[in-house]
Amino acid sequence: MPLVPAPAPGGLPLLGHAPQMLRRRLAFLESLRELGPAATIRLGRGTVTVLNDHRLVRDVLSARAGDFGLSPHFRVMKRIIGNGLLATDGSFHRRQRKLLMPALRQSRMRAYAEIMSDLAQRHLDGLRGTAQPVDVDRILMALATETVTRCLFSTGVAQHQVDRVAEAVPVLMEWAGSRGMDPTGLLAKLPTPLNRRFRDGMSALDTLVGGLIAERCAGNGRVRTDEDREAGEDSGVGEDSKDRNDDGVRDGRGDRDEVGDPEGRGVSDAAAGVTGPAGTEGRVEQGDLLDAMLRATDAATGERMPERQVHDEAMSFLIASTESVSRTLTWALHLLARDPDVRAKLHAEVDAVLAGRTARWEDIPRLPYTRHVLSEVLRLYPPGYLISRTAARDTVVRAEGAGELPLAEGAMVMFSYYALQRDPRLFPEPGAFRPERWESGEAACPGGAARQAFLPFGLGPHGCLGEGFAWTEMTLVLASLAARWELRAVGEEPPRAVAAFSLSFDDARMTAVPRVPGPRGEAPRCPTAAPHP
Ligand code: HEM
Repeated sequence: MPLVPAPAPGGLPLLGHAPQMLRRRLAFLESLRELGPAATIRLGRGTVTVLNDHRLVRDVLSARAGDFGLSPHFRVMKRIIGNGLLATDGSFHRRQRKLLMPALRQSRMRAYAEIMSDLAQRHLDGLRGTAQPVDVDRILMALATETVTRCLFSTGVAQHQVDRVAEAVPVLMEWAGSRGMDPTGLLAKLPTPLNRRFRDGMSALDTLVGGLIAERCAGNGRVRTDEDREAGEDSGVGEDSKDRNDDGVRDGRGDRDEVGDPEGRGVSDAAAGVTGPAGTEGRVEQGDLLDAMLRATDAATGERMPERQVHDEAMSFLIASTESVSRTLTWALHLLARDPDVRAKLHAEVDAVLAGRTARWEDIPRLPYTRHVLSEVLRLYPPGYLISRTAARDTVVRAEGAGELPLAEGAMVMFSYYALQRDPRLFPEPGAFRPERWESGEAACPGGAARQAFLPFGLGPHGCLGEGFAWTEMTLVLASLAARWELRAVGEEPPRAVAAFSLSFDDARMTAVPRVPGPRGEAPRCPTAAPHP
């Protein structure tokens, strides 16, 4: 049955629905659900089809993924991550993704988990003595940034370098959030304070990441190609504008979709599992993400990633893994602070398993409720709440029960995981924080419609590559936090959701109260019975 998208009401001449998208984006996206499985909105002169039905979204992301390319919104990302995974498409993207997958496969997760637990312990110790309200998101962002930096570069990275990454990443995210929503592209070119901070942050990060990669390559005897040498020289310059054109794409690198393997052939086994002192080339291996990337070999061609590409992928990981994780955890703390029943259940679980200590890799299977809490947070506040794609050719998006939606080449589609995951037809009391829905009922059933509509990590060829990493990190941090600290809300009202690059909030301040371990290793308890707001 053909599906005719309903035009959204309230568009202004010239601007269309841009004011709604700028001022009350989340409520507006939710309101479009009332218009049926698909609706159209106008943004300036362009029309965008918004998909409100998860079955159509799944079709775009998986079965028909080949008919779509990334949307123009991703162009700003190119300024930051060049040709990194998040900003590429087609056969080049497929090849890169295959090369990168071993770096994040489950068998490597135990080693990353050790780093995660050690850092969680150190950063959460920083909550001691903070009787005054603290910005928990700042603390969790610093933790997430140091975690991915040390998983990427392990021991090779000094604390002052970690600090530099932690300073730069939030600026780049702020810049991408603001400039990504500017349809004219003009804002990025003006001499504004944010653009200046962006340029400085970009330059510092480019130099640091380039330097660490070049150092590692030199240290492990990697034979450098001409392209590597060129990239190494670039990275030392520290002027991001120098090697990128106006679109933010590095000059002289052409259409990367032509490079690589259209069939997406395999990655050699050598790319998997990296540890041990010395490889066949006399290299000293660190067993970190960087080593895995440098070792990844295309089985068909025997080629490895050029150093510049390794740089771009490292930038992709830094950008993709920081705000997403820290914001999910911050939302979790705010939701927990306002729900004594859920908090008590979480405390009971972590007290039984951890008895006040930091969570480790082995504990994860014994923390199912912690995972349900995180699932529910990701349902309510998915960090990547808005995704778009552009039709690369004429196509028909279809799903049983939703209809067939013809789209012409160049048409832009958009969908919001925030709106999809709050659909009352799939999630009863959609605004309520109920981790129990993941224990039994519709959301707990893998084949059920609610589970199918739960897509915080996306799906298909561009689905999140770091999902396992993110679950491991978030479970370890939330359980460790809950075992030792109780975070209390400062104000009466919960934070207001702010639709930035990822789903943010207006005020993340909380106070931290230590939970005191009882005698003889008894489970910790709260020292005071103060009522929670
Ligand atoms: C709560 C945490 C996270 C969430 C909710 C999340 C969500 C997502 C989503 C929705 C996408 C797909 C975007 C699209 O369809 O256009 C994505 C892509 C990606 N994510 Fe994550 N992510 C998280 C954490 C991480 C972490 C920790 C890493 C790395 C260690 C990571 C690495 C990536 C990469 C490399 C991609 C691009 C994949 C591709 O285009 O092939 N993410 N993520």
